[in-house]
Amino acid sequence: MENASSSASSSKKQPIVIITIGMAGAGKSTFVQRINSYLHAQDPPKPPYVLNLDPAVTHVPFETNIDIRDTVNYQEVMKQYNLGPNGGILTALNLFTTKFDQVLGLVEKRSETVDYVILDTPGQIEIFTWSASGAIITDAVASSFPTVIAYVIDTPRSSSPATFMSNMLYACSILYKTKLPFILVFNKTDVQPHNFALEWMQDFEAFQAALATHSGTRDSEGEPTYMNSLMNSMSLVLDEFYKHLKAVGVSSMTGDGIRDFFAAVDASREEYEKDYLPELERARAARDQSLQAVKDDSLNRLMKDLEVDRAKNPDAAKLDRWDPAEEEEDDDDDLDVNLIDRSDDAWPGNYVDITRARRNGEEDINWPRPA
Ligand SMILES: Nc1nc2c(ncn2[C@@H]2O[C@H](COP(=O)(O)OP(=O)(O)OP(=O)(O)O)[C@@H](O)[C@H]2O)c(=O)[nH]1
Repeated sequence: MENASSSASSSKKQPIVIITIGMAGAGKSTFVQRINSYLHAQDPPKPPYVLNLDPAVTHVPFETNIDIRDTVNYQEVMKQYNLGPNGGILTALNLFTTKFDQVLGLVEKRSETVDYVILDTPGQIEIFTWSASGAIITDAVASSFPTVIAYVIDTPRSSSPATFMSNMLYACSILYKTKLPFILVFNKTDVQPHNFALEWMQDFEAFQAALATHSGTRDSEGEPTYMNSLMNSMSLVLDEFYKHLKAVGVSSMTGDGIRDFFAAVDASREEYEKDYLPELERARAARDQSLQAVKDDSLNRLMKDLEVDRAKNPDAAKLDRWDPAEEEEDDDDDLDVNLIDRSDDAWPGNYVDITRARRNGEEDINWPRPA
């Protein structure tokens, strides 16, 4: 991933990567389909590069360039490792992550021609947000390209203060974990406009007033319940968090608000370059420095040990020579996990908005046991 990672700081044209995350049913896939078709409908069209990272999805309502299901058969993984659905999804994602440097290579090749790269993540949000693979993929992408998180929220289901609060706390945890530019996407505004959410975010007294009038927030003696007090305090904490976010309301069904979403994405590119990139470069330089120090130290110790060894066994030292012929041997022990870039299938510009059936062609793959 070295090549790709060093490119984030270079001045050549780079697409911005949109990582879509959201609770199951929030409308991620419909949202990705909508932003995909919005970009196709631009004049001139701006087809994005689309990656599906959900191995268990039965169909995706958009054409993908790279689909994890082409690489890993999640049902086969479940069978071979005797796993349940969540373990199967996680293991499939782990296997795919081992090849993610190749994915980045493919995206890099498209840098000049593509403006947006879209990642659709597994429906079980925690599989991506709290797994090592999710973190590796996010870090690898973010250190290679300007990246933004689009956190898709089911607005009608967040209209009670308690569900709104828990959704915001989850968003907060992802923001602090990734530290990436973050857009709250209030989806399904055709069913419920998101004004209440904006009001609650801008004015915590409005949130507290809503909380006070909501049923179940007072006990039998009319005193605020523990949950009520907790949410009251949390709303003050979250006030700081809201300052770091952009919030847009969209309807993935009607297309309403998608233009605002892209305005927020474009603004996030600046934020990435101003805030995230310098921090990333600082962290990278510090890591390289400490790695180099460790390497130098180990090398010094090794050389000292060798000198002592050679002094003790001069005959053995004569045999201990590097043989360049050994270099010729193929030491490629990579897993047999192949990526398919579907960019040349019905692409570019030939956008087909269809529901694709699941592919099941990899039944014979013999998956190695994960470490
Ligand atoms: N009314 C309305 N319904 C929507 C909208 N976006 C998505 N939906 C519906 O919400 C449901 C869930 O949408 P999906 O796109 O499958 O949600 P998802 O987050 O990808 O779901 P998972 O695959 O479980 O992760 C579907 O029935 C969609 O038709 C919207 O903007 N308005």
